[in-house]
Amino acid sequence: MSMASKSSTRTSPEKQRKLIGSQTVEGNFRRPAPLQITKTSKSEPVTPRKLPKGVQEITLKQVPVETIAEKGSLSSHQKESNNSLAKRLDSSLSLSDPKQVPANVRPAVKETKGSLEGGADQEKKTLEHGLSPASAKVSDGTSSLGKTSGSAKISDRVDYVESGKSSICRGSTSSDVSDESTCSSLSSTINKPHKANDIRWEAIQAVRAKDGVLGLNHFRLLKKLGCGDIGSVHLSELSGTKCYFAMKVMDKASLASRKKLLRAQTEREILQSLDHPFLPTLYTHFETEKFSCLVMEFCPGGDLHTLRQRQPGKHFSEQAVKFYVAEVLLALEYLHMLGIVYRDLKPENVLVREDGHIMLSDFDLSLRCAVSPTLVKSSALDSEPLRKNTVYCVQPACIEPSCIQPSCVVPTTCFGPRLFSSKSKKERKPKNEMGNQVSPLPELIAEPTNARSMSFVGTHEYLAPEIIKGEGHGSAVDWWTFGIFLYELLFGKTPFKGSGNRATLFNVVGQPLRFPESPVVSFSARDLIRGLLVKEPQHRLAYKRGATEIKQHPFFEGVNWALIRCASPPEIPKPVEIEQIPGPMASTSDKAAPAGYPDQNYLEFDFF
Ligand SMILES: Nc1ncnc2c1ncn2[C@@H]1O[C@H](COP(=O)(O)OP(=O)(O)OP(=O)(O)O)[C@@H](O)[C@H]1O
Repeated sequence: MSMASKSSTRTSPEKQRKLIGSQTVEGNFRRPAPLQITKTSKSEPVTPRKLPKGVQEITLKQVPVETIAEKGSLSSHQKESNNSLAKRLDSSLSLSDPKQVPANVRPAVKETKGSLEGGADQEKKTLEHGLSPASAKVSDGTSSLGKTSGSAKISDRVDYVESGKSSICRGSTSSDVSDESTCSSLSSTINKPHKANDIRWEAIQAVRAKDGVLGLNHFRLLKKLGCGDIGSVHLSELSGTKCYFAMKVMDKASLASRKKLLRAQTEREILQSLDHPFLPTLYTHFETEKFSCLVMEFCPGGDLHTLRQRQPGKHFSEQAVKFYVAEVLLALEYLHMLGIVYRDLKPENVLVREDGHIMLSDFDLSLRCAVSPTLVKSSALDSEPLRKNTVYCVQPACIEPSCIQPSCVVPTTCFGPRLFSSKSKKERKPKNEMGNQVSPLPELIAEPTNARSMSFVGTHEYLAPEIIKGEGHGSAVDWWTFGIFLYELLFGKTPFKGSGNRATLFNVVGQPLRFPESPVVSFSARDLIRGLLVKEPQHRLAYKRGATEIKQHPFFEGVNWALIRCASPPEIPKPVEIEQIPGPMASTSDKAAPAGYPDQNYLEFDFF
């Protein structure tokens, strides 16, 4: 099988511009005790809670919420706000030692999530059980990640998060060694119609049928693709099948000791719930005594940050940008429909698949909340109410408005009014009369507008002003980061970057948006960026109607949203023979040590 090589990993200095927390320092540095920042707010009372040992709590005075206009200087009132902001930033930045941060690193802030995380409903739910997520994380210190029944409180949280979708995978495991492949395989065609025909499911299922359970010993780890904060990712082959995966391996003891279990669990649960062409497929998850392993789709094309560095002038053409951001937009739209606020959009987290289409990765900073997608308009071409014989379903697996997979081409299982319209061919308007392809699509509002979090999370250059100001934030942060992302792909740099993290944060809050003179970028692109980079979230594009608003912007004119997955990507990764990759780096076994390796412990599943 031929695949393209990943040109660089996050470990290269150029790429490593992420993952230093101002509260929780990420990367190859000592980790100070996590700092939780809360503030008092009339609209969102903070329930007093007992903080875990080593966690400081800082209560800040309400920072006045001021709209800082894109143009114009700061008023004296705003200057006063800035003083409060300075104090807040100083306290949140004080834990990251700038001397320890290598140049070119664009780190993400990953504050330990407090009890306000997950929206008001989730907070209520957790408080009803007398356990905040933060304390759950601590109490879960020794439990296996695979256990969903180990703690009733944690199970409740899981049930809440996953309500509305099939709970076929919610089975409990009492052993420390669990294999969810049964679950994943059996439910794959039910829950993941987009990937139902993928031979990798069958390969996994065949191994499971033969050996009972699937484990680390069934895989050959060929190459380390990179390391994240909670695990390392390896290109792996399901032995003898020529089926390749990206396997994220997390050391459970390390997760527990570093209080990252909840974060790992969040990521796994989100991955399990996804079924979208631009989001990762989790084929299976299993645990060994030491490790928790996620078996995902492998993206051989590297990430957009690396790809951008290779472009002339280190920026993409506007046409290429339109393609990439359109696919990211669909992924974000789908996530919001599932009640997931992504919060960490940046080129590093957008991977390129073998076919050149994108895959948004890395969900451990995501916020989950309640959402109820509403169909506001069935079709612009068809203002009649929904037809009797057309049933629209909003199952997570089918929720994407542009779903066109064969498994979905039945009126009762998918959201596809254009495909199932009862109008005859003659009655339909020809394509060229449709103009922008957005208009005939149904309009679905899927903004989780109730989402609320006080966490200080994200990547400095990408942090939304409301996160920095500690006002509490919701799904609009994804539209801010979408604006920064668009800007960076077009201009080769982010708009508010300062000489250091502190300066960057001040710029985000107080500096007006400016565009460089070169490269020359269209008016519509700049107009879209202006709409997205409005400091006040309430006035930001997409605040109310989410992705639907953005899709209708002239920048996307001509984009065929329904068929973008079939469009030609700007670049297709160069294929390389997988056998040429030196390795395997290690064969894996739960029990027997492979030749040349003493035992499973040999595998260096480092985290920094
Ligand atoms: N499916 C995949 N295919 C190819 N490479 C991947 C895949 N998933 C992750 N990687 C690479 O592995 C590296 C580590 O990924 P991972 O998601 O664990 O960490 P991260 O993105 O740094 O985030 P975090 O620290 O939040 O976990 C990244 O450089 C990423 O590019």
